[in-house]
Amino acid sequence: MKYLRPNAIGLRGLILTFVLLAVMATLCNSLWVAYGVQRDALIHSRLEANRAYASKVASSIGQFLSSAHHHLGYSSQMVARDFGNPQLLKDEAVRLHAQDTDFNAVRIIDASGKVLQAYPDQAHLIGTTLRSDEIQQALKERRPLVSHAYVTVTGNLIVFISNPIFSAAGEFLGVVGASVFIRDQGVLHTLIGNHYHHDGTYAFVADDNRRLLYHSDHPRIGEVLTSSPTVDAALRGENGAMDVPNLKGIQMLAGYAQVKNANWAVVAQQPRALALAPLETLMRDMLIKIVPAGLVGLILILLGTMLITRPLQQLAKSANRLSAPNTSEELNAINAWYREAAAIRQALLGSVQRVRQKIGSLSQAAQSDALTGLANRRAMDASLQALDQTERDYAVLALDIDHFKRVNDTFGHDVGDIALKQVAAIIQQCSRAEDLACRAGGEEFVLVLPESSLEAARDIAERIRHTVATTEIAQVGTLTISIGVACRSVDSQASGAILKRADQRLYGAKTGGRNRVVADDAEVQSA
Ligand SMILES: Nc1nc2c(ncn2[C@@H]2O[C@H](COP(=O)(O)OP(=O)(O)OP(=O)(O)O)[C@@H](O)[C@H]2O)c(=O)[nH]1
Repeated sequence: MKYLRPNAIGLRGLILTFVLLAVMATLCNSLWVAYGVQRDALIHSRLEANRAYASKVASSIGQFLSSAHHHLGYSSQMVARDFGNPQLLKDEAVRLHAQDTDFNAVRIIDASGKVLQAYPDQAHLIGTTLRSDEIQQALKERRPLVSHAYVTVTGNLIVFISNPIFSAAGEFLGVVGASVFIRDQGVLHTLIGNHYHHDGTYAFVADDNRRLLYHSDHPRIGEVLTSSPTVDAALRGENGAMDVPNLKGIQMLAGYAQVKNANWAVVAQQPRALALAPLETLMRDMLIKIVPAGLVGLILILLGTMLITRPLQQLAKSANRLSAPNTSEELNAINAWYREAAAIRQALLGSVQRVRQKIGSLSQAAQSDALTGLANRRAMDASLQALDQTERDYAVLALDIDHFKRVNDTFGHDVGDIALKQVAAIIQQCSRAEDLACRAGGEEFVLVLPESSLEAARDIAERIRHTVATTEIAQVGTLTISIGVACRSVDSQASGAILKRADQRLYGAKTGGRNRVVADDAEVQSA
């Protein structure tokens, strides 16, 4: 048999442990999934926002360049009318500069690269020939052009926006161009700075040489980027977004777009860590909101566990006391509210029943005489002891079959047994339900008569004696019986003494001739 280990974990603990583990696992998984979904949503929305931001800036710059070309185109037409007229050229340069405040300087150059007009006044430039690649390209291509950024002889970082001048006959005369200073607070600063975001998002513009035309970190303007996937993608004409590390290895959520009429790249980006910063607050808020529901859930789990385990604990307790007299009542009082507990209770009630039947049959066997079925000596002693504990009056009959030895000797032991059973049956028949008939040993019997006076006991004894004497015993014929009677109220309080007195009177009946009842000592002497 295996005994219950004292430190064995209880069902309540087990259920709680498993439920809590399951809840924790579900909670962690939910938080992890929520974190992933929120993070992806944030990244996606930030990428989309930066793509839109880059497109918007690219579009603004494109509009500015279109407008600039429009203004330059008009001036080209004006100067083409009288290209040899210096005053006309000067007036147009002044007007153009005044018209477009984003133009830092206006140049009118002939087809050989010679400066015919420069405004604001830079007299030393007039008459000089400009040989920079950018000017040569403008003269060569003879179409509206935006140069990449370059450093002029005067040390300014500029882009040169130009428009060709054609005579009415279609002869190429030169170009009208405007320099836009890059480092100063010029047009790009206005266009991009206006869109500045305060969430760490910033934009930069690079030309087709990857030279920075604008950067929120102004000292970097003019720097040539060694590599940039976003700039390269924009220069290829793509418009999109990507999650990439920048030159310093910081992961960026970047949108990019191309300025179509200049092949410039606009990139708007935000450090990924900054974009995901709200996630921490979001998750904390989520956790805080989960806590009250979690506590309610925990209380429900505790209550549920108690409700489930309580009947089982009570059933286990009762199962240890199946033989106790009130176990059935205890079991019936248990609230076995669910099927399994009810089934266990039913099984235990059945066990209680069987244990009782077993104990009942065992105790009956232990208290009966196997031959006659009457109570045995032990049961008789127990009854007399019980009577000793009370004030109840009772009488005792000591009965002994006369000359029984002869029966055995004459008819055999088996016939003697039959005779014993028949006499026992007569004693039983002549007594009341509340009387206790016992086989005291051999052919001796005792009949205990509660609430009986000596006289009533004598009458019963006489009736038994008479019945035995007049009953035909199988194979034997008739038998007689001698009976001694004693009574508590007359003789003694103690059962031992009463029994002894009944025995003495039985002995008196024997010596007095047998087949008689003796109920007092006077009869003994007279017998
Ligand atoms: N068949 C049978 N005989 C028993 C049993 N128990 C005792 N006896 C017999 O009962 C007889 C009792 O004999 P005795 O004690 O001498 O008494 P008696 O012959 O009845 O004579 P008195 O009592 O003096 O009248 C013995 O022969 C026992 O063997 C039993 O269970 N069955």
